[in-house]
Amino acid sequence: MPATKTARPIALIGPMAVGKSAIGHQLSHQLGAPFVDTDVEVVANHGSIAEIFASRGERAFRELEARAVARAIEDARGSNTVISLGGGAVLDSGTQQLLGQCTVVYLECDADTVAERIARNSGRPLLAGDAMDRWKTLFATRRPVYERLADLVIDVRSGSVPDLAHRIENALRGYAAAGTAAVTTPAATKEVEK
Ligand SMILES: Nc1ncnc2c1ncn2[C@@H]1O[C@H](COP(=O)(O)OP(=O)(O)O)[C@@H](O)[C@H]1O
Ligand SMILES: O=C(O)C1=C[C@@H](OP(=O)(O)O)[C@@H](O)[C@H](O)C1
Ligand SMILES: [Mg+2]
Repeated sequence: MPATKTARPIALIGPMAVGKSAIGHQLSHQLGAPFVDTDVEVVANHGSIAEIFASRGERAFRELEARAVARAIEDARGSNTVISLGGGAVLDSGTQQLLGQCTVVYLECDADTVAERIARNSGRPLLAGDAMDRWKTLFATRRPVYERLADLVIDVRSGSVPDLAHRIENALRGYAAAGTAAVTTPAATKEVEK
């Protein structure tokens, strides 16, 4: 008897400014699936990330973030909901465990990919000061965690947001065909682009 395939949430992980939020949003449209950005959830419930860091510290932010991730994964059970995490969310051990219920897509890039994006957006408290230097340091320490948690690794160093979302969709279909994590959204009947 063939194994029953179950839809799983799709979690996007990777460093700051790699495109988790933008690509995740686009991917959810393509799949006809819901989208959750856990940073957006935290901000909606607790105010801006900069303010949380300033008034309550990073540790408090990580707790709020871990709760938002846990809720998103719980709500997404049995569906292909696309969940974009914040770059540091994977540091939480509970989150690492819960990601076992998801198809985890690691968006891989290098410093050149994000340099311009970081230069024009100073809203991330962990990049205060020399933003590029901070980004590189954080990426170096987090990279092994991203790699360990990933089911799929997608190189996003080139390509537009829609291009990359299509690339991820194709990779997800290949992954689903080879395993037990179904992609059961309306687009599932679409032929994989060659
Ligand atoms: N492949 C891409 N090409 C051009 N711009 C991109 C690409 N990916 C992301 N961006 C832009 O870079 C910025 C940061 O992307 P975002 O999705 O917020 O990253 P993350 O959520 O990983 O921090 C946004 O303005 C986004 O539109
Ligand atoms: O990497 C991090 O520690 C952070 C990444 C941010 O999300 P993005 O990765 O979506 O920018 C946001 O959660 C917060 O500023 C902290
Ligand atoms: Mg984001």
